[in-house]
Amino acid sequence: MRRIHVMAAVIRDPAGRILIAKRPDHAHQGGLWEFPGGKLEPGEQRNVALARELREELGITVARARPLLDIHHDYPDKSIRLDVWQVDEFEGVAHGAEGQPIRWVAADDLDEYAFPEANAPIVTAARLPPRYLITPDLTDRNALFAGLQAASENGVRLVQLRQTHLDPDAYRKLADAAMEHFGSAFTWMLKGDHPPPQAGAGWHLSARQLRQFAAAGWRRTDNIAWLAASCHDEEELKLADRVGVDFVTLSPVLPTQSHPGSPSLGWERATSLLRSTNLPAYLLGGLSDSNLSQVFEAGAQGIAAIRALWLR
Ligand SMILES: Nc1nc2c([nH]c(=O)n2[C@@H]2O[C@H](COP(=O)(O)OP(=O)(O)OP(=O)(O)O)[C@@H](O)[C@H]2O)c(=O)[nH]1
Ligand SMILES: [Mg+2]
Repeated sequence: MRRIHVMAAVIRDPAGRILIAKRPDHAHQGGLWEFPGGKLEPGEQRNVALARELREELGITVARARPLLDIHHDYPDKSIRLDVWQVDEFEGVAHGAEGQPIRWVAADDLDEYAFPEANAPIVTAARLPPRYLITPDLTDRNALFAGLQAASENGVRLVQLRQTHLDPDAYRKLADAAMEHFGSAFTWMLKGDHPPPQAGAGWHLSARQLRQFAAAGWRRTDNIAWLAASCHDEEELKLADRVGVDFVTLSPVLPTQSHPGSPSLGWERATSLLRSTNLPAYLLGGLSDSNLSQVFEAGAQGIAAIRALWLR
């Protein structure tokens, strides 16, 4: 089956709400909510097609947009590439120019709406920020909290509390204290052999855990707020999908100070691995904010980093 290239937009208003529209009952996947967009025409540039569709369907003019997520999905009757872009600025007032109902929805409320099957990772990507901070090992709690404070002021919203020097009990106490101290400033991803006991916390699996859990036939359960896994190759990306993670890190893209001398993927391999998965993925390894536009172009959610996102 020929794969149809579809442009779709996660459009944000200044309050951070996202625009969804209802597909007509008679259309493919009719009656479900969608992210506005439509098919790329032959020879058309992706950004041009996106702008055209949003002008036709909503009467708005795109002012700033960038790739968010690239999905390849096979419906029984149709194969699509859903090329999802985030629109951060636009001109005009959005309205259902084709008579379709539209709604502005808080990102965290998107899961209350019924979308086509291909859209599940888009709802996740829309809720995730472009930067994922992994904490350096620090024995001094004040230094750790000061660094987290600085990261928060710098706009970091997603944090993996990685403190490899702590035993499970000390780690749990530190996580409790950090979550209490920073409240909802961060979404927390915690490490460990079991789902975190802290309400609302996510769980970040190592590649070794991912392989073990997948081999045991384990699948994520609803009581885990966010599930992520560290991946390094195509096989691990497949296992991550199989256990039901929300997102992954893919590493190492470039050589890093924390793993000197170990082989890195390079941009080309990283880009082709990203193409093989529908999961939102943070590229990790030697990357900083200055790489963000290249990272989006490669099809990733953003960057994960220790050093580059730690300001002290
Ligand atoms: N626009 C859009 N299409 C989606 C989404 N999710 C999803 O599976 N699709 C599928 O992608 C394909 C593109 O749909 P479309 O109907 O918007 O294309 P279009 O605007 O060019 O419409 P037309 O050909 O009817 O004029 C459809 O098969 C649709 O089911 C989504 O969130 N937004
Ligand atoms: Mg459309």
